[in-house]
Amino acid sequence: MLFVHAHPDDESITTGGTIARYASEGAHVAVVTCTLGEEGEIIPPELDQLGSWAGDQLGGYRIAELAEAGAALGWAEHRFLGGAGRWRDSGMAGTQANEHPRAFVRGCFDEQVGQLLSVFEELRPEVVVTYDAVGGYGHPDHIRAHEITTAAVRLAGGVRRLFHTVSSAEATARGLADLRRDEKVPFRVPSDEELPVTPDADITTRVDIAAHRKAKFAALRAHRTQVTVGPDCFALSNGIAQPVPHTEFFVLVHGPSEGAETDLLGGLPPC
Ligand SMILES: CC(=O)N[C@H]1[C@@H](O[C@@H]2[C@H](O)[C@H](O)[C@@H](O)[C@H](O)[C@H]2O)O[C@H](CO)[C@@H](O)[C@@H]1O
Ligand SMILES: [Zn+2]
Repeated sequence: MLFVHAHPDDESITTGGTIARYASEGAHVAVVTCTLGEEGEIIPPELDQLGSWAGDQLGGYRIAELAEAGAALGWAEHRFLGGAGRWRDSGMAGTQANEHPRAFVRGCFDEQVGQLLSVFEELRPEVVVTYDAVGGYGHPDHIRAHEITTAAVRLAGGVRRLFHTVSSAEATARGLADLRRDEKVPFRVPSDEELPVTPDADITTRVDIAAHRKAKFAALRAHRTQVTVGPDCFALSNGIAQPVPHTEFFVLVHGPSEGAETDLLGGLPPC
């Protein structure tokens, strides 16, 4: 199984429970991260000078955060697309960082697809997971990760299923309602409409990760420059509470659907 993500933290935020579950069940799980997250904001004030506005050392620091998260989730392999530092975090849409000469979104599309195909040839994934066409919430690096992964799966031929990681509208609304009742939540709890979600009618696959939430929270804590963990929730540097459902949600976009209702590998005959 191969998870293709844009920044160090995305793998834990969107698919951390699924990675931990399949790794614990003996699947060979690998993660590709396309950038080092150099343009991220920084939560702990004592680390502020690592930022791109100062020492520009955040990318290197996030490599260590990612390694810690990987140890918590138990993946077998990790690769940076094109090698660590090849593609730079492009920053949020419309920021100056989009123009950086190494910005991921400015990179040669065919070169990036070729680099991902090299990982496919090395690891030969049966199942690939990435973002949907809007990158979950519109980040340009997420959209580019979706685009190169879609192209690579089409060209590679050997991938049996491709899924998009999504957030369930119903699970998010239930989770936010629970957080509104918890006075210990140290973050602003958003309205249901503020978080990007997918209608549950569009979701094809629901992976139970209840037994792996502890590992997911450990991985979220590892990304300390980007994530603060609260009681049964977390927040990014924007201080907006996000629930952590006991399920992670996916939309199957390539491959046989039979058996995929609760298992990314379900119903796939042995190779
Ligand atoms: C989860 C994710 O994709 N994080 C990205 C994102 O970070 C957000 C960004 O800094 C935004 O301005 C903040 O309000 C928000 O709280 C952050 O999560 O974009 C960063 C820059 O491209 C990236 O490094 C980070 O991994
Ligand atoms: Zn991201």
